[in-house]
Amino acid sequence: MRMSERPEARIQRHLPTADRPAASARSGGISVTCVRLLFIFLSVSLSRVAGKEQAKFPDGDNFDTKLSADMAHTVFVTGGAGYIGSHCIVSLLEAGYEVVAIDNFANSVSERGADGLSRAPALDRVQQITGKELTFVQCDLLDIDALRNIFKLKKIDSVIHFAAIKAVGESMEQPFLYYRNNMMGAINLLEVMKENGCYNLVFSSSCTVYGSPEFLPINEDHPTGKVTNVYGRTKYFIEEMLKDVAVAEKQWNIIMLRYFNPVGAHPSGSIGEDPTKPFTNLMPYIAQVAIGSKPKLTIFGTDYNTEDGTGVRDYIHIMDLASGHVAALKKLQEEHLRMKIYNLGTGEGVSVLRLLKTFEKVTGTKVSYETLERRVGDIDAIYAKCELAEKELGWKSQYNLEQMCEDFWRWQTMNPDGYRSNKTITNGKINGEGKHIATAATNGTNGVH
Ligand SMILES: CC(=O)N[C@H]1[C@@H](OP(=O)(O)OP(=O)(O)OC[C@H]2O[C@@H](n3ccc(=O)[nH]c3=O)[C@H](O)[C@@H]2O)O[C@H](CO)[C@H](O)[C@@H]1O
Repeated sequence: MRMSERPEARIQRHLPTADRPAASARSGGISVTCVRLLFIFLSVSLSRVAGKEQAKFPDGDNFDTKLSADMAHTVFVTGGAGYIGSHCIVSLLEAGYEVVAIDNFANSVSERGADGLSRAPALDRVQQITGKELTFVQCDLLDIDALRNIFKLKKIDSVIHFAAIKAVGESMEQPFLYYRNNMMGAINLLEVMKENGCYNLVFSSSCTVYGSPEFLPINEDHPTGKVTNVYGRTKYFIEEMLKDVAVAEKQWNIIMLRYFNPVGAHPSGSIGEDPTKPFTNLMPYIAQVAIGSKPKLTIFGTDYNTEDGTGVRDYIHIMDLASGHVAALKKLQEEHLRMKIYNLGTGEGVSVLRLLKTFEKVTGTKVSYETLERRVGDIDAIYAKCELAEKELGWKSQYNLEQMCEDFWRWQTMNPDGYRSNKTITNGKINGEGKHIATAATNGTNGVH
């Protein structure tokens, strides 16, 4: 869907395949959409009946943020059909949260359901993994009225904001598109949250805001702003805006998470990264070479000031990133922070060559490569200091580099065409060990609308 198209403000309830009522697009002359809206109204009324606990501002005022254990907590996830969003929703559902997700499919795969509505195959698979339901709405954050409608229909307790366009090269060619989409999207979201008295926000930021590191490992106090690309500047500007908002209005309760380099996939192999635009990130590129879709990898730069001359990054498993969001949400429920920032990484720097060799070893593949000069804008090395997240969120990364490669490869081999493949996948063999992974087939028409 194009960014400018008006989204269908129709709510799609995704159900796990096993529970899916067959061909029930209409019942008794009332469309399922209407039934669903009724359901949502009812659940809104019901959830408002339950009581809240009072949390306190640092200055002693009371403020309702903490929810009692028996009360469902609904999280609104923007960009929910994307790579990070979909994995995060798995962790949210598993942690017992209710999820309302939106996406405009600017950088995620959609498909047409049997009833003609667009749906997100990634989220169908999320429900298969978790056995839990979520609500999905195709919606663009630039359409503030559509956004308002969703908040009217469903009481939202917290928001995780992933939705953004993020191709670095494209952002340099079309800065206005990036500023309008990422900045305006965030502003609309904040406005609608405020109108509805929802002030809990987890914002998806990036280590890109640090620019070229002045020291390593990089902690949250490192200066920000010397960003070399437009995409990164949109993250930086939104961070600055959120800081200002949190200073001016004490109701806000915001955590910004600065991710390092997310890789890997859910261990089931049924969800993973499926970019709809040409990509340049290292791990997907290595996997494409390994599977034979690309002839060879180009290693950009072998003269960096690093252990083997190639660039060093902090790769973090996507499921660790997902659990970091759950930890952040729990923190917002327990405490009124106004605004806090945490790095999410492993703390370990890994060179391009080391990642390549580990990938080959784990997957039993050969990845051909050539070396070229440095890529413009790249830095020697960046890796995180994550002690703050460990101390204050109780979060620490769990997956190692081998697992990141193994899980990415499983997703890649089970889904050679990503979500666009309608095939039933039966073989998730890893490293020639005869280890078969549970199947995660989709038939392209999962769920009801
Ligand atoms: C400047 C830039 O683009 N930054 C984005 C990019 O960070 P990075 O540039 O850190 O991620 P990346 O995966 O593009 O590159 C990682 C490392 O691999 C090297 N490399 C990469 C691709 C390739 O074909 N050959 C090769 O040698 C690259 O020079 C770097 O040393 O991606 C991140 C998400 O993961 C964030 O979105 C960053 O904002």
